[in-house]
Amino acid sequence: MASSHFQASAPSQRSHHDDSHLERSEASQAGPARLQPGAQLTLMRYLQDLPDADVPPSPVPPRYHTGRLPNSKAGDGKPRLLLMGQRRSGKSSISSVVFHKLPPSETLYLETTTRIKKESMHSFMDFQVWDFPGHLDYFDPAFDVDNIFDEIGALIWVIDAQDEYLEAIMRLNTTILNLQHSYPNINVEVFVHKVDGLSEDYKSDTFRDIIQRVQDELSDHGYENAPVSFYQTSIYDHSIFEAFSKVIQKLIPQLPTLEALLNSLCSTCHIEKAYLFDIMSKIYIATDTSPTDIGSYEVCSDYIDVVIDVGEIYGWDRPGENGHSEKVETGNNDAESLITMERKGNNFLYLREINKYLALICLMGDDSPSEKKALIDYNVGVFQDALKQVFPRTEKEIPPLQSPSA
Ligand SMILES: Nc1nc2c(ncn2[C@@H]2O[C@H](COP(=O)(O)OP(=O)(O)OP(=O)(O)O)[C@@H](O)[C@H]2O)c(=O)[nH]1
Repeated sequence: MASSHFQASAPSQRSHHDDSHLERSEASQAGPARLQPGAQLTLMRYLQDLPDADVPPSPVPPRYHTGRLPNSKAGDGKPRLLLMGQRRSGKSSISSVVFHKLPPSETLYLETTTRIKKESMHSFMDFQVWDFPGHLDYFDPAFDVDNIFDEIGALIWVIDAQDEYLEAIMRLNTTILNLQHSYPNINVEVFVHKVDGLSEDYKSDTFRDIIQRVQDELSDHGYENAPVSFYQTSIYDHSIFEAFSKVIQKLIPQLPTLEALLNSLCSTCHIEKAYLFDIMSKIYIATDTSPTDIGSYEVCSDYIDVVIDVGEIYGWDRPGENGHSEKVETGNNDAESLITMERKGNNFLYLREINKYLALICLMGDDSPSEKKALIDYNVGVFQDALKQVFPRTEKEIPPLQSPSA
């Protein structure tokens, strides 16, 4: 498995779980009155403030999943993913490959980032990615620290595993310790990056060593339960997308609901594994709770590429009802559905476009979906309806199109 996830310790799971309940109940008290008609809400803000999605009990313990942005000020602004780390560790490459579909080999020609690069991403949820120059000292008094760390969704710290990493760890620890004072709930996601060039043994030794060093330093300072997760990543395989998926999932309040819906779909239709993908970024926003392996993610992710390619040739922009929003998703109304089945390796695949942004991909194992197509179609339709209740958007709440700002 190219990407793995590590949690600092069990007690922290508990405390964050409690937090999530607390935050959810705050959200439900807020009620729909917060959503003014016609207000320009982004889907993400809608997700954060949504009061009425049911949260069924889940057998899977939450992994630092707070369901709200750690520093959210009631959703005024898009969540930020901050990409930080040493020079040449691969921050701009990650952002370009995941969000701009740059072929990995072309990252060789990327220039060093000299100033903070801010980009807005518009997809099933809206968020910003801030790419920081490697040399920047964020805690220099000249910087407005609050402006940087307010409302962040996650701090992604990139460490080049092929390079000397002690200084990177030192800076990471300093950053975490500095943040613990003012922003103790920030999710820190450590990408042990460029693992493609390492042998299996060296890769796992390096990974373990980095985790150990960070943990030791934090516990020396009395922070046993800091919300820090670790992933092994590379832009040359699917691991970077998988890691981003897990980072993003922590920011989706309805994750337990989505997982429960996918679980029920899987058991009804004998589906081996189901993923709900954000089509453009190839990030999966939810999957059922059966064990995930990178292989099944890879197959589904490759299939998304096929859909994007075909969509570019034969796709069409769904017209908005107001006539001027060619590219605006018209709520969760019935989307153009694309149903395809294919035998790839030993698995049958079933794909259905749920709306403009999301696609459901199921690995059917050896069961051919064509034999029970009607059953699957029906149940996926039920799933699609349920999703409308989870994300009940209306036309009025759709934000206007904005061009990415640099
Ligand atoms: N082998 C390998 N090389 C990578 C990977 N990701 C990035 N690189 C290479 O690392 C080099 C530096 O990448 P950048 O994205 O420019 O690094 P950066 O962190 O943005 O650097 P600064 O802008 O100076 O802060 C480039 O030559 C990339 O091709 C990876 O996963 N594997």
